[in-house]
Amino acid sequence: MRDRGACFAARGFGKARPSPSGKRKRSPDKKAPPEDLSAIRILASSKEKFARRVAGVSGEIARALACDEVAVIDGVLGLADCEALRCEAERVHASFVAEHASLDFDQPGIDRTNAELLSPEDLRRAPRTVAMMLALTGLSPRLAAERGARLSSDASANMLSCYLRGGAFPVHLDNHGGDDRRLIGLIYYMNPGYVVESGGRFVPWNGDEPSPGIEPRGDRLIAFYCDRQDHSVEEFTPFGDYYRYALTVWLMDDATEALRPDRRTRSPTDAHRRLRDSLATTP
Ligand SMILES: O=C(O)CCC(=O)C(=O)O
Ligand SMILES: [Fe+2]
Repeated sequence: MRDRGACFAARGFGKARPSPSGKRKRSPDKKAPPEDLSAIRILASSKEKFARRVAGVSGEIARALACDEVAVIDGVLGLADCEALRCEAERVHASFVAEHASLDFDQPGIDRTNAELLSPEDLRRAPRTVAMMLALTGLSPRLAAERGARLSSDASANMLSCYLRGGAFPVHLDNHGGDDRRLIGLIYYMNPGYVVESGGRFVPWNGDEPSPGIEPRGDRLIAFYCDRQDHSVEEFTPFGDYYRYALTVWLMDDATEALRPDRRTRSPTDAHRRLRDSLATTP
């Protein structure tokens, strides 16, 4: 099994504490940049690099979307960057677990996924993830041409998800209708150690028929019209605690009205629960 400790050990975050004497103590890492500055540096350099790589595959995405197919692109950033993104996702997940100590993460069930929308604070704990989110959002102008729509450059519709043992997502359409402006879903998978036995494939549906599933392999990007393409996630069975991580960015129609505040929820978890409850009450 992979050694996850390396990811956590590489974190290096934390505030300097004053010495008990009140005097400023010389510490060996005195020259280390403040954490915000180092996060900004990582963000800036990663953003440029990721934007170049993502732009390089935009034609391939556009061609698949033009045929109303799910685009599947491998080797988007390279293994090293995919691994670094995974480390960040594991850190975000670890703090999510710590903040939700009352949740029982070992109980199997339909809602065994948790997800976080990235917020400005995540710049500090996940600068590469923010960079990738911005790089994917940067596809808006290129993909808007294909869709015949104006897409927003608003980067607020994003999600970092983690599927644990038994995690799954029944068939659904991401766009809920009403004032939901999401048109294109982009999902970048951060699972370089993925094994096929784990399942957890993304399954596009054609009417009532499932199409072959797409494995959530590391450094794979998929794209689809999220207001038209029904899809599900089949049950995930991790190898050890090698969970399934994905970064989702939704490109939205460029409407001028503000987003509803209640859009910023931990949506898949809530959606699963609602769906499960409604299934349970259906005779
Ligand atoms: O992670 C995936 O492969 C898809 C998840 C999904 O369908 C969703 O969050 O809406
Ligand atoms: Fe979805």
